[in-house]
Formats: sequence, structure tokens, C-alpha cells
Amino acid sequence: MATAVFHQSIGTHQSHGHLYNSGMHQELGKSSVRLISKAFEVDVGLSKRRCYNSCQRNLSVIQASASKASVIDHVSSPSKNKESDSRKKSNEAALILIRHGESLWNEKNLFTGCVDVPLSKKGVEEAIEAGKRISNIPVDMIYTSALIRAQMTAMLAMTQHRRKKVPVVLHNESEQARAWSQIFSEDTKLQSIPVIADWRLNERMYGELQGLNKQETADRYGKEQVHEWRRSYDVPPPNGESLEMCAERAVAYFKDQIEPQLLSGKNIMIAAHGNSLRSIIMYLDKLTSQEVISLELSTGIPMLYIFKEGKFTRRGSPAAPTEAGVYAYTKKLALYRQKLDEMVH
Ligand SMILES: O=C(O)[C@@H](CO)OP(=O)(O)O
Repeated sequence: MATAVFHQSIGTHQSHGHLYNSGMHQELGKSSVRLISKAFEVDVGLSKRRCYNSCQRNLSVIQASASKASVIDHVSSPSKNKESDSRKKSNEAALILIRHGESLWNEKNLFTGCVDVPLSKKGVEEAIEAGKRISNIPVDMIYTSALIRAQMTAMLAMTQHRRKKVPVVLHNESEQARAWSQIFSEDTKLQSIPVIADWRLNERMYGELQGLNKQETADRYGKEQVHEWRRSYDVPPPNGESLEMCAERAVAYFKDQIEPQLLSGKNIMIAAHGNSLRSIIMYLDKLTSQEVISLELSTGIPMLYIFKEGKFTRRGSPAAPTEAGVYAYTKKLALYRQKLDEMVH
């Protein structure tokens, strides 16, 4: 069983500081278009145009709404005093982050980005295994990206949860959708977990790299260039989002929508992607743009944070459902687990 989940060696990578040139950009454009459509026919059955349009749409929204402040600025901004006062009074809440299980394109080592690609067989197994690991941790709300691999990971994981609540999708896209997906009965509310899917948690848009093989791209453009596209903070891949751009929407979403729920004591699971989660972790752990370069997340491994008195504390990852360590961290989690034991006996 994999136990190493969250590798972070700080400050080891040097950024190379140059952007791709436009000739290479065009060349990449042609080959990725071919590869994307081919992979779609084989794996996903969606048209390349549909994906491309939706990515472009999202990207223009991101560009239009992007705040100039960096993630780090948000963390340390003095104007947040009021917010941090109320944070200090907050209840304790659990926050589980999980990167989706392996997808078909992870398996093939292709750049995926915001292309909707299903889980591989191994990815399904990883999601179920992840569910076992968090089966004793309370979950009151689930946030996922708009992509199926993240949604499936969350749902498959919840099949293993001992509390046996049923995840129910909340539709936030319009007034009518909200009304139609509302649950009225208090009993049903207690037995269900609202699920909110939002594109702002999507994987970062990899632009013209989407659909290309990572190894072949490195052979062609150089390992260092590809590493810069994949891991630098502010250098976007050709026509795609940098981690910084991804953070501008994913972290803003986290702060606007998710953090208030944590503040009110709700236990939350977020099922999302390598880079959208890296940007959120950057915010939670106050990593610098240099430190985040070496942050790598494995597929299908849940990470647990405790939110208390305005602070996020990483608690590592429960290695197994029976692993005592993780539940000993807080009294509240231990009590929850005890209640689950009592329900069974
Ligand atoms: O291809 C992608 O979309 C991402 C995540 O799978 O890859 P990387 O780890 O290179 O950012």
C-alpha cells in the first residue's frame, strides 16, 4: 500500500525564466490538435472542439476576473483582520483534499488539463481505497471540479464511508436548478451530503500541451522546458494557464465558498486535481512560489487538514481505516469515530 503521499522538498528547483517561442508554439499547436482529437475518439468520445471551447470559455472568465494580487498576498493581507478575528472563534472542522484516482490519460502519460477523461481501472481502485482511509472522518459537504474523474473519485470514496450518508448533487447553475435540487426534509438532510461541482476547481488548462505525451514532449522540447511548463509558478504552457492563473480562480473559490463553510464547523471533502489542489495547498500551507514548485500530489490519496482558530494544520494522511494515529489528533475526530463504533455495535 502506498504511504508516501505528499512529497515536498523545498527550494531545490531553479526556474529557467524564459518563455516558449512562438515558432515552437505553432508547431506544438498542430501536433497537439491531432493528438487530442485522436485520443478523444479512442478514450473519451467527446469532440475536441467541445473541450477546447469550454476550456477557452473558462480561461477567458479567469482572465477577465483574475485579481492582480497573488495567492501569497491574500494570505498576508492586513485588510483581512476582521476575517481573521472571526476565524479565531471558529469551530474545529476537518478538510479532506483528494486528487482524483488515476485517469486513462495519466495511465498513458498524456497532458490532461481540463479535458474530461475517465478514471482508469486502477483509478477506480484508488478511489475506493481512499474511501477506506477516510471512512471514519466526518464529511458534511463535498466540493468537486466539473470533471467526471474528480466527481467519480468522490462518489466512489463515499461508498466506503461508515456513516453511509448519500451524496446529493446541488445544482447551483440557476435559480431553478437550485430550487429543483433542494432537499426539504430535515431527516433527509441528515442522511445526505450536498455535493457542489464547480469548474473553478478544474485542473489547470494545459493549452496546446493537452493530449501530448509528456515524455515525447520532453524529448522534443527539452526536459527543462517541459519541467518549467509543468511546475513553474508563473510560466504558462502555450495557450494554457500557469499555476498562478489556476490559483487565481481555485483559491478564490476556496476562500469565497469553502472557507465560510469550514468556519461554520462543516467538515468538507474536496475532490479535484493535481494543480488546482497544489494551488489550494499553497494557500493552506503558506508556501512561496518557489516552494510550490517541488510539491507533488499522488492520485487517489486523501490528505487531511484540521481547521481551527483560523489555522489550517496538515495532519498527514490516514494510512488505513484502522490507523489509530490520525484519529488521535483531535478529540472531536476521536469522538466521531467512537459514535460510528457505537452505531455498529
Ligand atoms: O496532465 C495534467 O493535467 C497534470 C495532472 O495530471 O499533469 P502534471 O502533473 O504534469 O501537471
